[in-house]
Amino acid sequence: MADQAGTKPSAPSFDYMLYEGDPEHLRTVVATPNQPNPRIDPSLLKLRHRIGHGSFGDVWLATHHQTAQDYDEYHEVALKMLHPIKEEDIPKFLVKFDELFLKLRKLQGICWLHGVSVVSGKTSPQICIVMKFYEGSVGDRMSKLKGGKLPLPDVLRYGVGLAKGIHEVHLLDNLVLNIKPTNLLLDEHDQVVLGDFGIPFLLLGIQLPDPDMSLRLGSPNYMAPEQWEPEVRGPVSVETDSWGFGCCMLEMLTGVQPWFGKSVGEIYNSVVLKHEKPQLPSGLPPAVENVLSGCFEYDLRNRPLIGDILHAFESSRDAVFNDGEWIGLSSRVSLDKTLGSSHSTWFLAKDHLQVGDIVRSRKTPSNCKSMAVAEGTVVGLEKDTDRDGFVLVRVQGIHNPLRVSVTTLERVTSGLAAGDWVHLQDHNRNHSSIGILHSIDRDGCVTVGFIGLETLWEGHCYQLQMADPFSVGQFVTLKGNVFTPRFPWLHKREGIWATGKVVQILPNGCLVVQFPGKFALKGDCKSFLADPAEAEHVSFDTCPTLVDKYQHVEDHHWAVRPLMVAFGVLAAMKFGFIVGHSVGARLKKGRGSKTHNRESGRGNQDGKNSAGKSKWLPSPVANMLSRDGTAPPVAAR
Ligand SMILES: Nc1ncnc2c1ncn2[C@@H]1O[C@H](COP(=O)(O)OP(=O)(O)OP(=O)(O)O)[C@@H](O)[C@H]1O
Repeated sequence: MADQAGTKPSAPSFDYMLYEGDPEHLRTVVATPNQPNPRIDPSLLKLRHRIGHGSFGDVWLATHHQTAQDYDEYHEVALKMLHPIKEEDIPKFLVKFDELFLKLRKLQGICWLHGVSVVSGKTSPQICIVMKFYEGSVGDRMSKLKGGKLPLPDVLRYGVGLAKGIHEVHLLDNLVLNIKPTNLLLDEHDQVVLGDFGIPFLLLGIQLPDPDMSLRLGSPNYMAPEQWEPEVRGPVSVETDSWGFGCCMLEMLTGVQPWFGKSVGEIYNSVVLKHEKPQLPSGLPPAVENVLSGCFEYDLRNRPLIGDILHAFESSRDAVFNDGEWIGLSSRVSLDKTLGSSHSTWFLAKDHLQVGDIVRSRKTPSNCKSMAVAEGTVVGLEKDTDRDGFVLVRVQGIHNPLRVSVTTLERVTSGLAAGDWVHLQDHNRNHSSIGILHSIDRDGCVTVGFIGLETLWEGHCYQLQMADPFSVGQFVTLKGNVFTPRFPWLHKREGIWATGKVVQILPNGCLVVQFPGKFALKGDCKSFLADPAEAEHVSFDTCPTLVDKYQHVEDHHWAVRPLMVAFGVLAAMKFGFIVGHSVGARLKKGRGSKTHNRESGRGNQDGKNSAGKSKWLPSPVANMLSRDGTAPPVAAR
């Protein structure tokens, strides 16, 4: 679309002025003859009209003027003008962009990038990403169709293209985080290219002007649970894009945007707090249905990787269709959570065992006490160690190797396995010191999720130690030496932290806690968060005194205390009644044998045994009464 003309462009006539500050960063990038310079002089850009307005900025149709030796070129470009960020943050963004620029230009599935520019906006300088102008997007195509949904073969074809594009971005250690039909641009061959190569990811760590935007990184309808508050509920990782992919496919299949008609707050409630998932349509090829339902797993570790998605879409794309409808057998596929544990098959498929690996039985609620394989070495692979494979494990003390399903084993490297709780000695104060190990390579390189970090921490296993694990159902409180906790927490009484029950553990180790010991109105079951580094486990064994043990009973249910009070009052009343009655009877006894006989005849009904002792009273008190015939002072009262 390059226009060639011999004339110089006229002065820009749009809302935005050229950035005259000529900041340091614009001068630091010098293009070498073979390497194109990512920076575009803003005077070479001319805005024509605005195409659209998105969460991260506006997209303009613009002209990019390039001067060659003997002629000038005018390229029609799309210019994404990001919302203003602080001037001092602009170089940070540009450095990240520069690192990616040349690599992104080599990718097939990403829109062609011309470069980046900084223009003077109305209030402050604004970053503009200059890219090739495409004629339309998948979103545009959908909006022109009746019902807004695409035929299944097209969805599968676009799905393959999108998965390839995301995969390419992931290979550059970048995340897209903003996958939606309007960002899937279509080239002249009707192939999908990603219009957003990961702008939210480049903005990570940069303070955004709108405080709401800093909490979430993406477009609300397409955002995974961890994307809303990555420092608290994160980390964002490659599987975060699997959720966005799932949302996008769902919209193409149904013509309806996920969570359509809901406000941002309502989407947050549904996705983050209530763990709701968008509904999948029926009649999909089984592999596609299986992979898409996996995309909506709450815990990102249980979601498929983009490679798994690509595999499912590619295999189904070539399947048999009749008028665009899948004609395979029943497509109901259950996303099996194996072993009754919280791990999906996608989780288990992320590690492949090899001969020589040290393994142990995977921890599940049912086998944490007696494990089949405490520790052993893989000595043989029975077949492909994919999901249903078996391996031969040599365990010390057992003569023959055991034949064990790979799904029940976890690989141990330097004493650590994915999912372990770990403690980082030298940690940045901004993040917790205790987190959850997400992966460990055979060479000891690890990734860990910590509260306070938006992405996975990367390091080496020698920096980590095993930490005491927390589990769902445990009771926890804050440590006594914590005065200003990371998250708000309830007090039991002045200076004493309340005890709550862990109802969920987030992938970064953040504990989601409820307080069954505190009365809450129906539907008002509020959850609190706790940093595992500030929390400690509470159980009857850890309660030192009898009073503490009783108080821990109260932590189990708010009704315990009123019941105990009611029971105490009733017991005291009964006690008073019996004692009073007994004293009265003894006084009457002295008045005559006739009366005495009548009274003693009713004795058993009043809770006394034949010896005249109260069944309700502890024997020393009853003995006291029977010996001297008077009630002790407390009973008399
Ligand atoms: N390179 C491009 N060529 C042609 N159209 C584009 C290009 N990039 C974006 N668009 C279109 O511009 C419109 C606005 O895009 P923009 O990305 O700002 O909005 P969005 O996708 O709704 O939100 P977000 O800012 O979250 O990406 C969309 O319809 C999109 O398809």
